[in-house]
Amino acid sequence: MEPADRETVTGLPPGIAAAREDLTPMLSQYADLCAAHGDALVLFQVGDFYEAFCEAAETVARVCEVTLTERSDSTGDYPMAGIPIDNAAPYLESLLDAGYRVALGDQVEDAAQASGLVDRAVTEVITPGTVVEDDLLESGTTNYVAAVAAEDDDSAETTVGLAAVDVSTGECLVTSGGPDAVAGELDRIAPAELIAGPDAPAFEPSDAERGWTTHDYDAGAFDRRTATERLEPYLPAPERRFDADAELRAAGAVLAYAEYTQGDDGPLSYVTRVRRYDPRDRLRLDAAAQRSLELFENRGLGASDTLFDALDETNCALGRRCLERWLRRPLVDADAIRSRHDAVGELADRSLAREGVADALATAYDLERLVSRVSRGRADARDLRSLHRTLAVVPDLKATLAGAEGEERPTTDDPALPRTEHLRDLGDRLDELAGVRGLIDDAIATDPPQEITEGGVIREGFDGDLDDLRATEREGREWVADLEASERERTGIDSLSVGHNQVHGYYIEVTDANLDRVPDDYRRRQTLKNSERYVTPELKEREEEIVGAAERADALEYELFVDVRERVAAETERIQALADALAELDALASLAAVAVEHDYVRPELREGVDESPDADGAATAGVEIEGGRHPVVERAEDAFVPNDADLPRGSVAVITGPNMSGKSTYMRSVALAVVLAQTGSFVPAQAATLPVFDRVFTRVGASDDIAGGQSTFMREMSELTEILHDAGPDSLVLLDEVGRGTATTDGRAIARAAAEFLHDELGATALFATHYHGLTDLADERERVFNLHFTATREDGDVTFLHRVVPGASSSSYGVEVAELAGVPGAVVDRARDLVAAEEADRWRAASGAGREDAVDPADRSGEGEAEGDRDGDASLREFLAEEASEDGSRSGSEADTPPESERAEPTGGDDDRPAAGAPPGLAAELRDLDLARMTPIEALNALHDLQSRVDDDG
Ligand SMILES: Nc1ncnc2c1ncn2[C@@H]1O[C@H](COP(=O)(O)OP(=O)(O)OP(=O)(O)O)[C@@H](O)[C@H]1O
Repeated sequence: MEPADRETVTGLPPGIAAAREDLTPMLSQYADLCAAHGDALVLFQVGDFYEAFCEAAETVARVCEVTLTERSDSTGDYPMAGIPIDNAAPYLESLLDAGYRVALGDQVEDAAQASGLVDRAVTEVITPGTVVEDDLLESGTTNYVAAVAAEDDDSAETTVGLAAVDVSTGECLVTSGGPDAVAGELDRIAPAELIAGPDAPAFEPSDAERGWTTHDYDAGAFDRRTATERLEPYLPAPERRFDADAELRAAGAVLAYAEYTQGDDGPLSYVTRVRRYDPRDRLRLDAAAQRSLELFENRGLGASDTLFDALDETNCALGRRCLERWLRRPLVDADAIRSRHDAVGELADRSLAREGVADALATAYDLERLVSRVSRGRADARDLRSLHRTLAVVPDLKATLAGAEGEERPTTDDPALPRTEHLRDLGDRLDELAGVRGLIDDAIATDPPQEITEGGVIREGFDGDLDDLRATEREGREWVADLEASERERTGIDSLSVGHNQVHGYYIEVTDANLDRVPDDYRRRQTLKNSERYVTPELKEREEEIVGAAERADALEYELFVDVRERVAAETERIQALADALAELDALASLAAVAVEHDYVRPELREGVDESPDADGAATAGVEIEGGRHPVVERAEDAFVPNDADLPRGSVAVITGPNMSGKSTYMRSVALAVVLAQTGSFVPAQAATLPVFDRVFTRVGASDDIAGGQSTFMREMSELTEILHDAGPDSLVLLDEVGRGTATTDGRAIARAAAEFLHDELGATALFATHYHGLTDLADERERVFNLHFTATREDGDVTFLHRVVPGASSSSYGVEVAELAGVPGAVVDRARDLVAAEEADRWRAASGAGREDAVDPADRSGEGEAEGDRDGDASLREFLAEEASEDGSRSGSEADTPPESERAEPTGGDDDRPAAGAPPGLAAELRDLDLARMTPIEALNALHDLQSRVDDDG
C-alpha cells in the first residue's frame, strides 16, 4: 500500500523547502503546515479549492487525475494542483486508497473579515483508519485504527497490548495477549491502520486484501505516564482498569493518534466506551477460519455469498455493524447464548412484532455516527433533524415490543409482552430521550438548509429575540414590497419599479421619459442606459434595518444552533446507549427473520457431561445435528440434500468420497452451525444439539485456498502447526485434504500423523476430509475415530453425486469422471483411464507376486516405496478395470486368475480392503464364469459385491 514516492511528497515538498526563505506569506504558511505534519499530504484551502504545491501537487495531480497547473508569484513559479472542496470526497478517497494520510489545512477565519493573510490550521488528518466523513465510510461497517504496544515482563512470552478505536462511532476496544493471540485478534478486527509502539513485534495481515497499513508512531505516546494522562479524560483511574501495562500504553497511544487526526483539539468526547475484553471470552475464529468458512468473504462464488450476507436482514447501519461484530466474535458463555436464542425465538414467533421492529428501524439513521458528529461539533441542522427522526421511532418500538395492536397475546398466565427477559431488558434500554427529542423539535426547523451560518435553521417560536429580529426583517421587506405601489401613486409614474441588487441594495427605478416627475427626496444612485435609479432616505433607513436585522438574526441563529448542539452533545452517553440497544434489536430481528424465512431451528446447548441414556456417562456432549444444511450453499442449490452429524466430543470423523461429492460442504455446515449457534442465531437444520466450543480451527487443502504469498504448502503446514499447538478438548477442528500440497507419500504420512495427534493428544472434535483412503484404517485403531463417506452413482459413464453422508469409508474417487464432467478433452480423459488401469494392474501384480502377506494390508501398500502420485487405496481403479474387462472379454480370463480386490460397496465402518487372493476355489470359478462383456458396470459391481460378501462369510 505504501506508495513508492511517498517520502518525497508527505510533509514539506522539497521544492518548497528549497525556496523556504523566499516564499510569499501564503506559501510560507503552507510550508509551516507541511513541516508540522511530516507524515501527511497537506491540502491547503485557497477559497473553494484544496491546493497542493510542487512535488505534492504532482502527486495530487497523478493520484486524483486532476490538471497540474502553475502558480506564479513574486518569488517564482510553483506547480500547483487542486481539488474542489465541495466535491472533495472522491479525490480524498483516491488519496487514501493510494496509502496517503491527508491533512486538511482549512481557512479558520472568515476571508472577508481577515486583515491580510487568512489564518489556516490543520483541522483534521484523514487516514484510512480514522476517516469520519460519511462519503468515505462504508455504512454498516466498522473502521478501526489499532495500536500495539509490547511489554517484556519476566514471563517467557512477550505480552502485547492491543487497542482499537472506531473514530466514526467512538467505540474503543482494548485487549492483550501473546504475539500469536494478538495477531489473531488483529486479523479478526481487521483495522484499516495499525500504529506500532517501539519494540512491538511486526504484525502482518494474514490476508493482504483485508490488510492494514502499519506505521510507527510517536514513541512518546506509548510512554506509560503519557498514556495514563491521555486516558484520564476517557476513564477514571486508567492505571487500575487494564490487565497489563501494554494495554494501557496501546490505549493511550491509539487515542493520542485519534485525537491528532481530529485536529488535536483535546479529548474526543464521543469516545465514552473504552472496553477491555478478553479474547478467551469469545469463540475464537482466526483469519484462516473466517476465510475458509466464508463468513465475510467468498472468493469462489459471488462476493456476496457469505454467511454474513445470508444472515443480514438488518434494517439499519447500526444493526448491520452489530451483527458483523457478533459474527466476528461469537459467544462462549452458554447463558448469554441462550438468552440471545430466547430473544430470537420470541421475535421469530411474533411476526407482527418482528415486522413492526423492522419497519421502525428502517427509518432510523446511523445514530452512532450522528452522535459522534454532534459531539465533535461537526453536526449540521439536518443531522439534528435526522437524530430527531431516529428518536421518534423509539416510542413506537417500545410499544411494538410490548405487543403490537392486533397481535395475538400469549395464552400463558402472564399475558405480558415481551415474554423473554432479553427482550424485556432491551425494551427497558430503549431510552426515549424525550428531552433531547423535544429540544430538537422545538429548536430546529423541520427542513433546514445544510449551511448553519446563513439562517433558516432555528424554528420560529424558539427564541424571542430571534423572532423579533426576523419580524423586523419581515416587516421591512413587506414595507419595501408595498413601496412600488405607494410611490407609483405618489409620483404618478406607472412604470416606476422597486428592485434590489447586491452592490447597490434597494433602489427605485424611473425611465428617462418620466424623469421630470421624480420627487425632490429621491437621491440618484445609478445611471443606466434608459433609466435612473434612486433611493429615498426612508428606503435607505429601512434597508439598513432589514440588513442589520437579517445579519443579527443569522448570527443569533448560529449561536442558538451551537447551543442546542452542545446540549444534545451533553447526552452523548445516553444516545450511544440507545444506539447500542437499537443495534442489538435490529440484529436480533434480522436473525429471527432469517430463521423464519429459511426454516432454521433453535439449537439446544448441552454443556459438560453427556447424560443422555446411551452415553457412557463419561463422554461429554458432542455435536448432534439432524438434517443439517449449509446456510449459503443451500440458497444456491435447487435441491440441497440435508445431512445428519453425530460427533461425540473428542471424536475424529474421517470423511472420504469422490471429488465434488459434498465433503467440504458437509464439514463447513457443521462448523457454521456451531458459529451460528454461538452468535445467537438459529441453525439451518431440523434439530441440533451442540456443545459450546471455544475455538474453531480450519485447515483447507492447498488447492481450495489460493491466497498468495507463501508457498501454499508452507502456508498449509504453518496453519496445521497452529492447530496442533493450540487445539484442545473444547475446539472444533476442520481439516480438508491436509497434505495435498506435497508428494503423496509425505502428504499421507502428515495427514495420518496429524489425525492421530488430534485424537490421542489433543482430544479435539475434528472432521477430516481426505482422499487418502488409507486413513480410514484409523477407525479400527482408535477408539474415537470413525468413518463417514459420500457416495455417487455411475450409470453409462455418468456420475451422479448423491451429496448424502453415510457411515463407513468410501471406495471411489471418480477423479477421472469429474475431469470429464469439467470438460477435459476426451483424448486426455481416455489416456488418464488407461494410465489408471495400467497402474492398478501393476499394483495387483506386485501385490500378488509379493505373496499373500503383502497383499493383505492396503495401508502397507500405500506406504514406503510407492511411486509418487500413487492414489492411495483408490478402489475406483478397480472399477475401471472391471469396466475395461467388460469391454474386452479376452482379458478377463487370464487376469481374473488373480481375482480383483473385493470392493467395499456400502458402509462397513472401517473394514479393510482385502484382496480375494486367498478366496475359496468355488468362488474363483464363479468369478471366472462371469460374462463381463454382457454386464453393465452396476451389474458387475453387484456381482462383485455378492462374491465379496461370500468371501467374508466363507472366510
Ligand atoms: N448436501 C448437498 N446438497 C446439494 N448439493 C451439494 C451438497 N453438498 C455439496 N453440494 C454441491 O456440490 C459441490 C461440491 O461440493 P464440495 O466442494 O463440498 O465437494 P468435495 O467433496 O469437498 O469436493 P473436493 O473433494 O473436490 O474438494 C458444491 O459446490 C455444491 O454445489
